[in-house]
Amino acid sequence: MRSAFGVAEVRAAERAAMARGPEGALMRRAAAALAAECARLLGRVYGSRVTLLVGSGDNGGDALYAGARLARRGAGVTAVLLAPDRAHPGGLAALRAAGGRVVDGVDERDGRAEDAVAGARLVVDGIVGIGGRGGLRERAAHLVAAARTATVVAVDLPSGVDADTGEVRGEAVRADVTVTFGAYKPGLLVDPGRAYAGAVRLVDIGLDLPPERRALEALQYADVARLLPVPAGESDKYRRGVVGVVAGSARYPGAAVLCVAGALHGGAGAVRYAGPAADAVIARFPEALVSAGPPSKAGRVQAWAVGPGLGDDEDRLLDVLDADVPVLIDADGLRLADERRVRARRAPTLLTPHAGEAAALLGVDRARVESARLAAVRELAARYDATVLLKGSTTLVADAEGPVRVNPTGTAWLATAGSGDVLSGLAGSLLAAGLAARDAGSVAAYLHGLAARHAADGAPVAAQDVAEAVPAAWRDVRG
Ligand SMILES: NC(=O)C1=CN([C@@H]2O[C@H](COP(=O)(O)OP(=O)(O)OC[C@H]3O[C@@H](n4cnc5c(N)ncnc54)[C@H](O)[C@@H]3O)[C@@H](O)[C@H]2O)[C@@H](O)CC1
Ligand SMILES: Nc1ncnc2c1ncn2[C@@H]1O[C@H](COP(=O)(O)OP(=O)(O)O)[C@@H](O)[C@H]1O
Ligand SMILES: [K+]
Repeated sequence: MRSAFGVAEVRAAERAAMARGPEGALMRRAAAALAAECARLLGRVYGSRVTLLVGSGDNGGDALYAGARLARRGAGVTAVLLAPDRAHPGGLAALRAAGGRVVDGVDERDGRAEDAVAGARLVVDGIVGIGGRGGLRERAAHLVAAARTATVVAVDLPSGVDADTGEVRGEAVRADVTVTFGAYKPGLLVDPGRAYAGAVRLVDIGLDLPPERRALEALQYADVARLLPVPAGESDKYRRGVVGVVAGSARYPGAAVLCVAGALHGGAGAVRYAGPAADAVIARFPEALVSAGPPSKAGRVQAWAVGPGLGDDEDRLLDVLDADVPVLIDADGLRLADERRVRARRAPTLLTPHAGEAAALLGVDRARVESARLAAVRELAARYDATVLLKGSTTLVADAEGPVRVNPTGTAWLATAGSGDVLSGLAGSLLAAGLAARDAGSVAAYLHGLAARHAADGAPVAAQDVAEAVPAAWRDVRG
């Protein structure tokens, strides 16, 4: 499991580490690792031009000390100071002693700061780190924009990205690589911040972060492999779990077919379909058990997935919500589900909105959800007292409390009609197989993302292709 920690936890761990070790040790370690990464990116350090953008705090200090190391190895290093009176004194002295050049970044008259950035092969963003508030200020944004061809390395996190949330208010640095210290910060794993961070390299500087204080976690192969439901000797189709699918309508039979396609690959032993698209489902999937009547008359299931292509069929939704088994609600089901009715359920509920649906449930606009995904998913989970899987460029899974899961797989090729229906079936199937809502949602998102990468392989995919590639994703994880 990969974990990310918020600023308050990182600061507490820093204080404890500083009390244990000699003065300046943390910053020395941070700067050494940063310089090593810069050297790796440069290939040949001697003679290469490196420009440091240096703000007023310790983030700038890291950049200055790393710059001093590169200067000692023969790089031509220039520090551009964005707060000349407050730049880290020790770092500045070290850079000067190593032969680095210093220019005033605030002084706009002679264009020296712009030239230093434009002429660099590598630009190091030490403007702000975890102490940053809001987006880049105007002068900083202007200088950052002057780096047209340079490789950009962000120190700890790209300046302008909120470390705790990944929100970007205004301009931020777009890094090729981010060297982050002590722990991943949530903002490096959640869009939009994640998209600014480039490749993230975590450096151990000796911080001790208690796992139970993590703000975010991401499943990795081994975690998913452990959670996958695998049949044992005594298994039969009922013991493996039966998932019920309530999706599609006479008008949208395709949603039913795609949801069943996902469900057939999720690990349940059987898939029941109940609704008006029964003929379309059985024509495509003879292995499905279909009926056209209400869900409660369809036979026993261990979980329901309800909503894709449901239209306005509230009766079928209510029928499912009355069942005392886990229920996944997606798409039209989300629009029709009453908040109090969901809160009152005793069995687990998993909601799977995309940003537009989440926005409608929260009464805000879509852009607001996309710019602050963590806040949105937490708010929904608390309001509905349910598990919420928020889909999109970063898929998040939240319970009413505890760390949020972020899905590390996936690809923008998934943004194709019907792929969400496949995800619903897949997650419903995992619920029926006995996974907790949080695990079912995050394992489904993981497999779905991997399946899409398999299916896409650099070309557009259709939702059916994603469903068909789910077995390959299982094999990846189990292999
Ligand atoms: N404290 C420690 O022990 C360590 C800290 N490290 C570094 O220190 C950083 C945190 O240092 P600081 O707490 O000094 O904070 P930062 O250097 O992140 O920034 C704080 C300073 O930036 C200013 N500022 C805030 N928002 C701004 C904005 N939008 N535009 C311009 N200026 C803005 C503030 O007024 C303050 O002076 C970490 O991100 C990391 O890079 C590392 O050296 C590892 C050890
Ligand atoms: N930009 C993106 N990057 C990665 N995944 C995405 C992106 N956009 C959408 N997705 C994924 O594609 C799927 C689309 O689901 P959804 O929006 O419900 O579509 P539909 O209703 O057409 O099935 C979700 O799994 C979502 O996480
Ligand atoms: K930075």
